[in-house]
Amino acid sequence: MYLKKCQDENLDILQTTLVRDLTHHEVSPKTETPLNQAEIARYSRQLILPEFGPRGQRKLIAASVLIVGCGGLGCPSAIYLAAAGVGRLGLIDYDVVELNNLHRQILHTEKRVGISKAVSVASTVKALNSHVEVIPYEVALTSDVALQVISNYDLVLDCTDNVATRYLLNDACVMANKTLVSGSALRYEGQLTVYHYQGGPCYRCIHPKPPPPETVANCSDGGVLGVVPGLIGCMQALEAIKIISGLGSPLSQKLLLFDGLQGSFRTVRLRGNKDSCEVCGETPSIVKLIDYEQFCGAPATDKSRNTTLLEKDKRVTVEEYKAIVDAKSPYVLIDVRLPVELEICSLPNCMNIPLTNICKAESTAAIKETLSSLGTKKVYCVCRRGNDSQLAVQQLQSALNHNDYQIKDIIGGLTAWAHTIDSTFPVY
Ligand SMILES: Nc1ncnc2c1ncn2[C@@H]1O[C@H](COP(=O)(O)OP(=O)(O)OP(=O)(O)O)[C@@H](O)[C@H]1O
Ligand SMILES: [Zn+2]
Repeated sequence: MYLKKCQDENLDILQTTLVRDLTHHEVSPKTETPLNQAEIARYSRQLILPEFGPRGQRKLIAASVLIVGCGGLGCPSAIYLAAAGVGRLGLIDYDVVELNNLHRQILHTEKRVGISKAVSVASTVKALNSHVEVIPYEVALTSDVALQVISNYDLVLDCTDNVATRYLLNDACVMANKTLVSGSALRYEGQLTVYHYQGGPCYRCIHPKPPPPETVANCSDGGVLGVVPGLIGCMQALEAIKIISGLGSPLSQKLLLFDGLQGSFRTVRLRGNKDSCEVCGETPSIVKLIDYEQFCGAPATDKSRNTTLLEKDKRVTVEEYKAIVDAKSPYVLIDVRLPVELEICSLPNCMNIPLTNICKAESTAAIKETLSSLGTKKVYCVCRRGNDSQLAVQQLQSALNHNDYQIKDIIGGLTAWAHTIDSTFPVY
């Protein structure tokens, strides 16, 4: 597959090359080859570290690392591994760069919005260290291809953002006997650990069952301060370098917890490898990759999806809501987002009652009072994308406990309003 055309001159390095197919495999064991003059000059500051030295550098140059996910964790991991001189880097991501990625996915650029993330990271990495062989894969890692891809690399970094891919990567790494360096970051906090390292536990040993999908938060809904995945991604690169070069003690059977607000790092001990683990135990029941979306009850993406909970007559489209606004007849608009989100943008004349408070006595009392002062029984609920507003309608129907009220949600929320009615309205 040829790369997409892009105005960015940095991508020229890759414009003429092919994005390799999934079976690409080149093994060049260079651990015994002495470092050349250029390598000695380039890596001199780490070569003089007694524990690392030329031996560690030769191991890095001979090694291959697969980075799955070229986002907030994948960017810092990739650039530090390339800078340190890892011989071959595989970069997998099916997604394209978006403007809202740039606060943390720092290897992409404004000009590359809309371009493959894997290609973008490959380009930046290659510009820093042209000696590193860089292989971008513009695909999703799925059960069909995971073992094939992973088998071409010595070590794997999980820089993704969803539970289904975490289980897939774990199982594939156990089956292919590869160590997995796993990172995660959300809001102001991050976590880091190493799975399946020299008999240590795998992800399933610690988490045999996936969490209920509704309990899993993501950056798109929960937010993340960019520097937090930056730190965790750098530390994934550090773990990778330690494992490859035999330095120090990797975070196997240990979980590092970073609290950005406190500025604190803590390491907790994890349980060891579990004999009864379904994938790495003594008699594994999972011997080939399964359907991980089905297993987790959630898609292998953290992109929010719209669900339909309400009957059609309990909903209005943004066009219908616009007509209601223009008609100037009384109604109450309740914005059920968090107050901080209303600071970003909001529709005029709304009451802000976050979804978590919607059933509280003071909330329902305030709604009833406003309805009666306006002389109306019409309530519209709105949120960012149209999921929470439906939950709000359901909860208000029973909390207000009054058949006379007409409570409806606005389909697609403020995002649909921005796309369909008011193109100047911010989307976040
Ligand atoms: N199975 C997979 N195969 C390939 N790439 C994946 C897979 N699962 C997730 N990813 C990629 O991992 C990256 C994770 O990046 P990050 O957590 O920073 O979030 P994002 O999806 O880019 O942004 P946001 O959550 O804000 O929309 C994403 O680029 C995503 O496309
Ligand atoms: Zn296990």
